[in-house]
This record gives sequence, C-alpha cells and structure tokens, in this order.
Amino acid sequence: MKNEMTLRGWLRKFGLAFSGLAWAIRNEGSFAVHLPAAALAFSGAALLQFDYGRWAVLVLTIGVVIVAELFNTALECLAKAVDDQPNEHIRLALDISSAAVLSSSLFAVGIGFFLFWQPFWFWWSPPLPN
Ligand SMILES: Nc1ncnc2c1ncn2[C@@H]1O[C@H](COP(=O)(O)OP(=O)(O)OP(=O)(O)O)[C@@H](O)[C@H]1O
Repeated sequence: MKNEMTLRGWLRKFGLAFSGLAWAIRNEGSFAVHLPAAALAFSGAALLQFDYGRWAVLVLTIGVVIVAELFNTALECLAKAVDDQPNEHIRLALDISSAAVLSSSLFAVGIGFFLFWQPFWFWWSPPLPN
C-alpha cells in the first residue's frame, strides 16, 4: 500500500484506526467491563479532586489496559484468519495475549488502590476537632 504523508493520507490513517477502535468496542465483550470500570475510576477521581500527578497515573494505567485489550482483540482476529482449526501455537499465542490483558488489569487494580486510598480516607473521615 502506498505511503501517503499528505493531510488526506493522515486523515485516512486516523479514520481506519478509529473504525478499528469502534469495531473492537462493539465486538469484544471485555470492553463492556473495561469501559464502565474506567468511567467509574474517572468519576471517583473527579469526586475526590485528584491532583495532576494522580490524574496522570490514572490515565496511563487505564490506557495500558485498553491498549492491551486492543492488541488482544487484533491477535484474535488474526488467529481466526491464519487457522480456524485447533492449533497449538495459536492456542498459546491467544492464551498469552489474554494473560497480558489480565496482568494489566490486576496491576491497574493495585495501582488504583494506591491512588485512591488516601484521598478517599480524607474525604470519608470527619475533620479533626480544634
Ligand atoms: N485455532 C485455535 N487453536 C487452538 N486453540 C484455540 C484456537 N482458537 C482459540 N483457541 C483457544 O480458545 C481460547 C479463546 O479463543 P478466542 O479468544 O479467540 O475466543 P473468544 O471466545 O472469541 O474469546 P473472547 O471472548 O476473549 O473474544 C484461546 O485463548 C485459546 O486457548
């Protein structure tokens, strides 16, 4: 395919990327968990008035999970095209790809704990008497 570095070429690239994103969100069931969880985390961060540092870590953490899920979805599509018969290498590749999503999600839960517990504690606990 021709490498178009024109504005129209870039717009086409973005269009293809966004259509891939839309397809993945519509067809990969895991996004029905990831996206509400991300919305909940962003709402909690807004409620607890996160500082810039906490917002940056939160956005990065959620971004890593979403990107892992997108690569996993892409690999599943590719695997179906390569061989839809039982294949040991494809099984391993898909299992490892799922493990990447699971690991990023578990790390995200851990990071979320460190990000949220202190602001939540200050928000929850009554002010100390003078
Ligand atoms: N061609 C294959 N050969 C061997 N095992 C496979 C093959 N395709 C899928 N699998 C096994 O089935 C599992 C699920 O595969 P896949 O992720 O494609 O299914 P799915 O039901 O569409 O999953 P998801 O709900 O995550 O989209 C894989 O992790 C792998 O263990």
